[in-house]
Amino acid sequence: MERNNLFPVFLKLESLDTLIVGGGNVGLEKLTAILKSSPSAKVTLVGRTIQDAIKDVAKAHPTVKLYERNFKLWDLWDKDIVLLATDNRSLHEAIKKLARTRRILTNVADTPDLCDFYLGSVVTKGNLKIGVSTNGKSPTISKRIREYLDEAIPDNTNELLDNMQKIRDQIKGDFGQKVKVLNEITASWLEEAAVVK
Ligand SMILES: C[C@@]1(CC(=O)O)c2cc3[nH]c(cc4nc(cc5[nH]c(cc(n2)[C@H]1CCC(=O)O)[C@@](C)(CC(=O)O)[C@@H]5CCC(=O)O)C(CC(=O)O)=C4CCC(=O)O)c(CCC(=O)O)c3CC(=O)O
Ligand SMILES: NC(=O)C1=CN([C@@H]2O[C@H](COP(=O)(O)OP(=O)(O)OC[C@H]3O[C@@H](n4cnc5c(N)ncnc54)[C@H](O)[C@@H]3O)[C@@H](O)[C@H]2O)C=CC1
Repeated sequence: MERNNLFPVFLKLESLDTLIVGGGNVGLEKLTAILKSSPSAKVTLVGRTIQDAIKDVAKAHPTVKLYERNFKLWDLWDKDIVLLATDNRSLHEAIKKLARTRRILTNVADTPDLCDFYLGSVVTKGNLKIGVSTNGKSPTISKRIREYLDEAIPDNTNELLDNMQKIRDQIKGDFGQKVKVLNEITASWLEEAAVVK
């Protein structure tokens, strides 16, 4: 069977610098996806033209900076992550090459072959976050799996996490003992969650 070899990570976008190039529909989609998970993400968006909807989003998020002009080489200089969302494929190819030489991770809209990483569908219940990827096979199925998990996971899951954190902080003993206790008290969690549902 084919498998998904992507390595998932959860980025702290408040302390990284993200660049989006393109101020149209796709630029808005990428910006919205980022802010939904990370409302204080530091994002710079550069677009020759920038949609009003993007300007409205920026007004509500002080960490988002907009520059209504063409992309310039130096836009890359202080960035960690780049998302390309213009309607110009050759521009995307050129920026991707430049970003690569600077080791900046890049997502290129509509061009999985040029992407260093993909966005995923995201389920959030308080501190719990689940990222979904189909390896680019079907974003629509990612969305459906998000909807399914969103329904299936109880809304009070964050209380469980809070309780576990308290217990985790209180348990004394060596690391091995701590792991044993935490495993024991959560052993029946799956069955209980199924009953509650
Ligand atoms: C590879 C990837 C790269 C990346 O964008 O990072 C990619 C690529 C492409 N998307 C396309 C189309 C659509 N994308 C969506 C939706 C989402 N796309 C997202 C991620 C990804 N999309 C990455 C792989 C994710 C994975 O591994 O599963 C989600 C999960 C996250 C997000 O974008 O925030 C978000 C759902 C969020 C949610 O609701 O949970 C819908 C459905 C809809 O909008 O309802 C459609 C239309 C229906 C369809 O095509 O399925 C096209 C064709 C464009 C064309 O036809 O021209 C390409 C290019 C290609 O495949 O060649
Ligand atoms: N809108 C959608 O949902 C979908 C879009 N696509 C494709 O994705 C691409 C982008 O789509 P949209 O965002 O809808 O297009 P759009 O035309 O709304 O936006 C393109 C943006 O790129 C900017 N731009 C162009 N050259 C630039 C440069 N040199 N520097 C800075 N900004 C520059 C434009 O000013 C504009 O803000 C297109 O190729 C489209 O065919 C594909 C599938 C769905």
